[in-house]
Amino acid sequence: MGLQRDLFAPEGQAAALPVPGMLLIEDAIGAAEERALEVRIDAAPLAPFRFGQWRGKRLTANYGSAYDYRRGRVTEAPPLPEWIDSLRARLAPLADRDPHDFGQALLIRYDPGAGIGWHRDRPQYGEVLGLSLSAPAVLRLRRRTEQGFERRSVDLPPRSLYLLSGEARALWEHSIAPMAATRRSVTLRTLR
Ligand SMILES: O=C(O)CCC(=O)C(=O)O
Ligand SMILES: [Fe+2]
Repeated sequence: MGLQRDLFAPEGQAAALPVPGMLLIEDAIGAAEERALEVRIDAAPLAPFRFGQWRGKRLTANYGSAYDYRRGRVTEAPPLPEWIDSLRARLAPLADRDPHDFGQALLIRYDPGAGIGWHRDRPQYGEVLGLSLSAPAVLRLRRRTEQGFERRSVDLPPRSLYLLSGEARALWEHSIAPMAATRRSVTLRTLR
């Protein structure tokens, strides 16, 4: 992870990471706000992520728009609550983005043993802005090459914000290994 360390910007500033199009902003929010967000997330109508008959261990709630895996299309979801709207208004400018472009919000709680497998986000969504809370995690990235997979790992400390745009969004898959401690995340996405 030495490469990543060297590329870190001063606190609160965006650092470009080894995967083009990925930014990491450490300490995007403070510890008190993190605790308040944890309470909000735990109070949200979280339900196990479902893919047909398969139930994931992670708990999720969608706002603004959701993806219906059975029908294979974007569906309606409740509007963004006020607290997510104001969070979005604070986070997007840190990544030099317009808050109103991020029409979708996804809350996730990963209890111990839960993670997320290799994937690229649905093509109906554009850029991805993720706030990582509660426990350190490692975002793994990979992309297929002629010789096999090219791989990267990025540390996501609690309270860090990451952006997946460009190549990091379009060409690379990402995953998070099953967590040892509970992690929460807020993912904001633009709608294509
Ligand atoms: O929890 C995260 O930060 C990532 C979630 C994710 O990759 C997804 O829901 O597509
Ligand atoms: Fe994703």
